[in-house]
Amino acid sequence: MSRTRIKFCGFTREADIDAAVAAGADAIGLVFYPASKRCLTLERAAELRRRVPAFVSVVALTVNEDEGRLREIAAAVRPDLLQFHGDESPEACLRQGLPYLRAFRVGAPGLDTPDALLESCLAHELAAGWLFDSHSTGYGGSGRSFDWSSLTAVARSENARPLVLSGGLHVARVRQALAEVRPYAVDVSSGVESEPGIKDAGKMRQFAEQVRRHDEDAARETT
Ligand SMILES: O=C(O)c1ccccc1N[C@@H]1O[C@H](COP(=O)(O)O)[C@@H](O)[C@H]1O
Repeated sequence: MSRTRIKFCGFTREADIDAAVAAGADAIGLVFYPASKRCLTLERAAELRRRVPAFVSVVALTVNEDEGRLREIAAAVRPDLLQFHGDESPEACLRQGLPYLRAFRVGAPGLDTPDALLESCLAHELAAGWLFDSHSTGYGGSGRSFDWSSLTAVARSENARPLVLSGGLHVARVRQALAEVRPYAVDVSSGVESEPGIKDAGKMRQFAEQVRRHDEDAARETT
């Protein structure tokens, strides 16, 4: 059975990491974007990182950071993956020598037609995954969704990297999103929170249950 991977993003508390892992998270996202209410200092991020057990990935999310700051984050936190959520070039994403997710804000200028979106994605052929978020003021974590049909051409590309769906996902919607898009992974922040940076253990558990139900439905379809 193919398993949809789950990334929960924007942690600020150890107890929430424990709850995410218990719910079945594959990845824990730590935010380093100063304008975000979920932004961590290096010291706090290093503490939270230590809480993450083996075989669960740590993802460091940044927005248009300079090279020096990226080096500091990599050294302090030792993330398994970087998540570039700004306007970074493929060269800038590769410079740290770490596997990375490239986020695309669907509908943003230059990403507002299926062809333009696909072209931008293909420039990141070396990314470990292509992540799709909505276009909103600020760079992300807005809780807003987008028209998933915009991803049809990207998903069909023979050169597509693993597709990570994000943007306004929550318990009541995630199964429909999975049925329509069939991504490799989902990423959610606002939809499993009680307030920015404060995760809700029940919402994370229910979200993961919905993802597993989708996986079971998909497995039944193929037998
Ligand atoms: O989480 C943040 O604060 C954040 C800040 C800046 C860029 C991205 C951010 N989070 C990412 O945004 C998407 C969508 O989140 P949501 O579920 O709609 O709240 C997701 O990929 C987060 O990793």
